[in-house]
Amino acid sequence: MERNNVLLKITDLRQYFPVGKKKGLYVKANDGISLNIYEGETVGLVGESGCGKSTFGRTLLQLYRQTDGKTMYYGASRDELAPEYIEKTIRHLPHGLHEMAALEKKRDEMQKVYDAADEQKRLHMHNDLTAAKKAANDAYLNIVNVIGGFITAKDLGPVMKIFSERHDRCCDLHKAIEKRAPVKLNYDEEAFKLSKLKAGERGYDSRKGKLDKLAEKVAAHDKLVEAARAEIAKVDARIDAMRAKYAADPEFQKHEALLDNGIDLARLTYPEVRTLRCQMQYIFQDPYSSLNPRMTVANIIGEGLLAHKYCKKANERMHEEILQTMEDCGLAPYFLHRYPHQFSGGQRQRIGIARSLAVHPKFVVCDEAVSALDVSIQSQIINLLQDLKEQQHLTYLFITHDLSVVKYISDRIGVMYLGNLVELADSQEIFDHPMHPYTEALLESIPTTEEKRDLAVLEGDIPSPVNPPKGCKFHTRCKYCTEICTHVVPDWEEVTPNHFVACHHKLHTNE
Ligand SMILES: Nc1ncnc2c1ncn2[C@@H]1O[C@H](COP(=O)(O)OP(=O)(O)OP(=O)(O)O)[C@@H](O)[C@H]1O
Repeated sequence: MERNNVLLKITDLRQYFPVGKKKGLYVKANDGISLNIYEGETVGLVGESGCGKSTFGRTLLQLYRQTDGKTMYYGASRDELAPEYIEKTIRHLPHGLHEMAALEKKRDEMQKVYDAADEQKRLHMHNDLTAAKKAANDAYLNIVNVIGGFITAKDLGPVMKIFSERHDRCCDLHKAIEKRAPVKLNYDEEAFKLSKLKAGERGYDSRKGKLDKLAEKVAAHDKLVEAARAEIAKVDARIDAMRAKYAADPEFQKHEALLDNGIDLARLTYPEVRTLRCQMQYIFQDPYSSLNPRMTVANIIGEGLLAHKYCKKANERMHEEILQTMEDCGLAPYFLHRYPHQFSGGQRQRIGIARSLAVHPKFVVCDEAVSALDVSIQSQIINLLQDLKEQQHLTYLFITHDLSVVKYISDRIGVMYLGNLVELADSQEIFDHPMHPYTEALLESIPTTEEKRDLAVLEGDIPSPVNPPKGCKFHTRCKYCTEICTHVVPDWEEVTPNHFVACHHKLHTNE
């Protein structure tokens, strides 16, 4: 498939959970995952239970705040959101640069000691040096993502002034969009009521008059939104003029290339995350426990519509919206007032899907969405998800421990082991040429007969994510393990185009 627009760019994502009260002891549920997710694709994520798949999905959606790494989201406009971290970065620019310089100094000094040290000491220093490099790089990226090449400016005053001005104009745009929303909602509600009347019918003319007035109000707000956009464009033209002065400077260009208009999800405030929440939804594994038993199907689906202000109140319009979503998800209209316990597993999962999709998301994490269901129902739900994806242009992260489930739905498959991605490639490629021994073992464990085989080919238990094995984390269970695997972490390499793997003994590389 063509991969044009990145929707999520995840770099070195880490999610550590503290263990008890002991200091420095963590479950490293995600231990440095990098992955780009493209608009319109389905990425399957597989691995045994406990390897950190759900944590990854939840962290992307900011249900957990990530311990470290970067998650850039490109599905919404940063200018329209006007996040607070932009303002903070600009306002504290001198301080930020000072801090960055201190971190770079520390890194360079450490590097010098490292270069002069013997093998033993280097081994000891390795982790600290990596951490120091990372801290300096993070501080740099946080600034350069926002102001690009202007990080090289001798005089920070004009840079801070113009970028602050730009941010203020973005805040104006954000407010204009927020003010327009309830007016447009009123208009939609009124338009719905009018659509139920025929021309000439009693009340038609007065409703029509009311709708026309609301249309004028919406148009006025549209103008304000456009005016706010135009103000940003004016500041951009001035920034471009400033930029032109540096056009020939290769140093400026180097930093400018890292300017990034994506939204840095981990730096958002909670209300900002909430604003984006409707765009990123989660379908839970267990349709039995993820639905509130005291709510009817109508309440379950309607809840999101009200929370994200798609509807003003539980009225006829909302009722129709819910019915439409139910129809899209293969639920009969007479289910509307029933409770979750009155449904089968497959139907409950359809309700879960309807709840998530009612708010028109862009990105959906399907976490073991079919694992609890019978095989025949599984394929129905997978087909439904596939159809909905095509109709609504969705992007999925499809999490499962069962490779055979993701084969048909995924464009690409990522294989996870103990908090890391160990292999990533196009779906067919993973099945035809698995390069990681763990992927090979997962493939061999797919049942070929009616009788389900367990992961018998994988010897031993999964090691503890609190104290994972050194070197390649898989080496304790790998039949190809040699000396190097026990102490050197394998690099994440692109072995053939779009086929990434981290292993010292890659399989099928000569075919
Ligand atoms: N909130 C949490 N607090 C502490 N530890 C957690 C938390 N969530 C997950 N973990 C731990 O992180 C590791 C990864 O768990 P996660 O649920 O992400 O794995 P998974 O691959 O999705 O497995 P499963 O398919 O069983 O859900 C596990 O060791 C788990 O015990």
